[in-house]
Amino acid sequence: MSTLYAGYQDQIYRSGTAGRRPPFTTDHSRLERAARDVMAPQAYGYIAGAAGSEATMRANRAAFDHHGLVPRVLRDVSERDLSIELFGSRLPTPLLLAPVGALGLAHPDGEIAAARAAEETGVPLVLSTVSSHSIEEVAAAAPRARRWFQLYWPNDTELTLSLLERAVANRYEVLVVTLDAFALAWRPRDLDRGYLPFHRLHGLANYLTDPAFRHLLPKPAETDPAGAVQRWSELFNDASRTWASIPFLREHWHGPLVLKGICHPGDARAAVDSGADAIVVSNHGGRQIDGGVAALDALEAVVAAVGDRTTVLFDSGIRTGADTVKALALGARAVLLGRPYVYGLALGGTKGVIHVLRGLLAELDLTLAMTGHRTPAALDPSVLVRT
Ligand SMILES: Cc1cc2nc3c(=O)[nH]c(=O)nc-3n(C[C@H](O)[C@H](O)[C@H](O)COP(=O)(O)O)c2cc1C
Ligand SMILES: O=C(O)C(=O)c1ccccc1
Repeated sequence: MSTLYAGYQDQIYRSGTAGRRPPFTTDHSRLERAARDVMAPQAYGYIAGAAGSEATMRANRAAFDHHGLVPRVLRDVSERDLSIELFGSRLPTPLLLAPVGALGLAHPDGEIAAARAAEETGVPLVLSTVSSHSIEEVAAAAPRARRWFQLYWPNDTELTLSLLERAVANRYEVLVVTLDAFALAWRPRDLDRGYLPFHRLHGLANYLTDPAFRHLLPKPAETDPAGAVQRWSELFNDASRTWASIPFLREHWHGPLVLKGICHPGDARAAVDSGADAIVVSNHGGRQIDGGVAALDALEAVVAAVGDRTTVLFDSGIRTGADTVKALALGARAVLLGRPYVYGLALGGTKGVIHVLRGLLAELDLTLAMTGHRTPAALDPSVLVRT
């Protein structure tokens, strides 16, 4: 078996024979522990932590364990193609880098390092609104990376339009509007440290460089950083919005529009009716509601409701290639990788992210083959047994 993606395995074994180990661990739980050991405790707590007792985050993982993949044999899977069709173009793999705020907490190069890994692998980066490096800096550092922009929709029209203009001007192809974080959740790991990165000016690059935001400040951010943080927290989001608000974005964004953070079939129907081109089934990695439904379980209900009317993407709990196969089999077109790439970033910058992506894609390629498939599109729920 030799396709591009499974080739990473072969490369690791060949290097091993020559006396070299892989640059970082290939196991996701060891990766998390290794990252913890190199990160500041408050940064690790913010990234690894979740809402409340963190039951939702655990449920996300448990749901993958409750779905078993059934191996198939003798089906000629010698030639495989991981590419998928999305919004009329092809992506090399069914994987994206999820929007994660303040990547500067994990590595000084933050989103720039992640974008360079995106450039190297062809895996699109979804840049968070609350990034450590600005829309422009990321585009300039990785001009050939496929870039999407994630919007936390501010409660100010000028600022919203300015962010959208900047995303267009810097060739971000797709807009992902995150709907499930209109309130900051109860997160004990951060609360116990009194630590929110944004209050320490991490993750505000897009605001501090934005003319509309600066116009809304009583004093320049340089002389009054606390005032800038205060204004940011007032403008950050708007809990009064409804489905009737979405057409505004549809009107002002001319590319594909994706709504992220949907778990209820009724919300999925509303998203399709509002004009979205795709949705992301996600519970924000368990960071918003405690005691919540596992995202993978929500995926099944959402696909049943709207799978024939829209494109469904998925995140929350993806750690391995096998997890990815399960989500694709349940109807996701592609998955967004969250915490694991941030751990790779913490350990080795661009190289660390590339390692995590190549490892996951190699295992995805192998799992696809061993379940008897040559392409992601060939997967369906019959590959799974609920255990
Ligand atoms: C540290 C951290 C910051 C995040 N920041 C954002 C963000 O700025 N915008 C957003 O839409 N989602 C954000 N998310 C959620 C991710 O996009 C994604 O939904 C989540 O990480 C998936 O869960 P997983 O990492 O456990 O797989 C963040 C997640 C983490 C872990
Ligand atoms: O931490 C998060 O998950 C997140 O997306 C966020 C972003 C800005 C403010 C608060 C939370």
